[in-house]
Amino acid sequence: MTSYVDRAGLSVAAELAAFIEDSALPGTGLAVDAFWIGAADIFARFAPENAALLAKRDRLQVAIDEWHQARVGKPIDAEAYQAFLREIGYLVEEPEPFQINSSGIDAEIATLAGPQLVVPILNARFLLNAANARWGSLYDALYGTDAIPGIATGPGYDAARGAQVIAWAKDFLDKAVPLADGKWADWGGGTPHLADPGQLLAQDENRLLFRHNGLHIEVVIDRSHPIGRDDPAGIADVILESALTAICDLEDSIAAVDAEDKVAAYANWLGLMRGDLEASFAKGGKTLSRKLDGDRRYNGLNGEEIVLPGRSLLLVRNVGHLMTTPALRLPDGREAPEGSEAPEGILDGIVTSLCAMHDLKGLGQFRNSRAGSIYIVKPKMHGPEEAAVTDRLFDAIEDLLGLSRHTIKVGVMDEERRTSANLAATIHAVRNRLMFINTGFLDRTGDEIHTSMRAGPMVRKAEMKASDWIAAYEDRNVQIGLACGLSGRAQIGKGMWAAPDRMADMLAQKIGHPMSGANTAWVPSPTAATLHATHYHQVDVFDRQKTRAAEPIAPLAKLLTVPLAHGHNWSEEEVREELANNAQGILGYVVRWVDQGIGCSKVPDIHDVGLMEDRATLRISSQHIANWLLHGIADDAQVDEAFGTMAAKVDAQNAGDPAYRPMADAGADSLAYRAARALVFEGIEQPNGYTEPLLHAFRQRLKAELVD
Ligand SMILES: CC(=O)SCCNC(=O)CCNC(=O)[C@H](O)C(C)(C)COP(=O)(O)OP(=O)(O)OC[C@H]1O[C@@H](n2cnc3c(N)ncnc32)[C@H](O)[C@@H]1OP(=O)(O)O
Ligand SMILES: O=CC(=O)O
Ligand SMILES: [Mg+2]
Repeated sequence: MTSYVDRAGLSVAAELAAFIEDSALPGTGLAVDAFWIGAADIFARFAPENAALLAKRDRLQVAIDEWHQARVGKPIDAEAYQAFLREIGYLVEEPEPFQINSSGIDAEIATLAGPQLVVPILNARFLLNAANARWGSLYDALYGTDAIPGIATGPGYDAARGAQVIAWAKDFLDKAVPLADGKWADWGGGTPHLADPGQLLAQDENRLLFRHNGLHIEVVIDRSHPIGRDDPAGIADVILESALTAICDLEDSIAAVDAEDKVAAYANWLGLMRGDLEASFAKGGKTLSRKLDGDRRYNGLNGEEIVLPGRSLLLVRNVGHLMTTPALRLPDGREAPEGSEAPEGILDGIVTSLCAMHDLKGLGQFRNSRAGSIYIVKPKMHGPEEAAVTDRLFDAIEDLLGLSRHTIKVGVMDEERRTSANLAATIHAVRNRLMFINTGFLDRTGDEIHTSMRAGPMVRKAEMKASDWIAAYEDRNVQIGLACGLSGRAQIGKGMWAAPDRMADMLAQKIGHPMSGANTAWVPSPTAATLHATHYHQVDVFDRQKTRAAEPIAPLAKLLTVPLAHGHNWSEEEVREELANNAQGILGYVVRWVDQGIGCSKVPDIHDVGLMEDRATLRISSQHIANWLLHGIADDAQVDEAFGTMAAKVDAQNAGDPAYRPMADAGADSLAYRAARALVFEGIEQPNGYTEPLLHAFRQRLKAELVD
């Protein structure tokens, strides 16, 4: 049972109060009492506003449901549909042309182009790895993945694989930092004569440092190293500047359902902001420990020392407006009875900003933001009104913490349909603090299904990516972002590569992101970051942005096209396969979430491809089955059969995990299995198709049972 303490009328979980008072506030110059009085004032002002935003989402959804229900079976009249969306306030007026006005944004976001890594904040081992993923070994990334054909065979170093890797990496150098004459493969050492001598920034007997498209490349020379020994120039590795930025995620990749979880998450963020986070873990029979890497220092050719950041610039993703948390309960209010849980997004905003003050004040060993900003990624906002509330909330947090206006920057996830459809107005609402827009296409796909749930059956999940709406969504995000002046000031970002083991496919496909004019795109791991970094050497993003800025903006009508499966006649086998694939993903993810509190997992699909699953991918799979159930493509029995068969399969996949609780024979005794079913069978009633209300409820029950 959580015990609560009173702070300025708020009931604060004792462990949260202790964290704030003993760890987060000391050093910031803020007094405990003043902090709680200010925080209570923020909750009093913003909790009702937050509730009103959610009520509006529900009203709009009811209206949209009724509109479609009144026209079941008829083609959607695009003009009438758009007029209706305007009438109900789903579509709002476009602002007059404008340019964003954010300032004090670090170069990694404003003027450089490179990968963005996302990492679950509750996993300190991964978190530190992500922060250190600013630099990554290209040799390692190529050797240990399918990036180039073949695989390494062991034990020990596979020289044939190594030769492939070295050839690939030197070919990469030929393109990124070409020699004036000849190829890197033939280079025998000394000072390289580059086609562009200005690319060489530093050289000593162990390292060469180059810069290309703003990104650094370090060539490691070590003739005593097993690889360098056999290399004509002694090259032992090629280190790429990789994850320029990393998002520490409090949202869809974690399971944080109570004060204990929230405090663990906040403590990890504070540890990063103070630079003293450490993790110990067992790997390969040894206990390893990990901490943050220092900066990298080189003796520049011009005689000056070059100091390059050793760590990714860290951003933090708060939760959105939907969820509440039992970590803090509110006093009696007009909309909410006494003891109501506080809106979690407000708590995240206050606490993550407070923790970041340790960085702003230079209290730790490292600097995160050299420009003196706090970077909060705000997910799942629905349109300009919701963004405007976030903007005012951040004003209020700045006032509480004594920060100058717009110290807190916001990254807007363009991942709900109402945001995409009103993107310019949404950007306008946060124009003074915007640091990115990003196409979170996974949530966006879930919202696409849920919003038009009643319009008819949707295309199969794999076909979504080829739909008109998604092409318009990706195009408009870049085009509108450029029209609003983001180039050189803020990021235009693209979505996650959700197949962490498919690096060859990623190398082939994800170059499309910089080509589209996006100056960053999400990757799931440090290895993927290093490989994706090579794309930013192949494409000059800022040049691409100039081209794309001249394009007309893709039409709103195309964005609003609903991905209905017109004239579908799927065979029984196709329906079975679709259900099985979705059910496998749902169960494989939910069982670890509910039973073990793991919020992001690699789960095999029915073709045995390991896919990154998080709450957004769960939203798609659960809403997709719910849609097919609603429209009679499948019935309850077929869905239950898919769940039953797949539970056995997921049990087998997890047989090696001692903490795993099998589902197939447990049936209703497995809370995870029940959660998975509920996500589908109660999917239509879930607000905007979100998965967190049910996930939280089931995880809380499981935690309560563990205590009993
Ligand atoms: C729609 C959205 O919102 S997307 C955003 C949310 N998604 C994410 O944040 C994805 C983050 N990625 C992950 O959590 C993981 O990569 C997973 C779950 C997909 C796969 O995890 P695993 O199966 O454990 O990965 P795998 O075994 O291949 O690799 C583990 C190693 O890679 C590292 N690693 C993997 N992912 C990350 C990451 N995101 N950040 C830092 N390090 C990572 C681990 O530290 C570990 O190395 P170590 O042993 O030296 O510590
Ligand atoms: O948050 C990212 C997404 O795709 O959803
Ligand atoms: Mg998302």
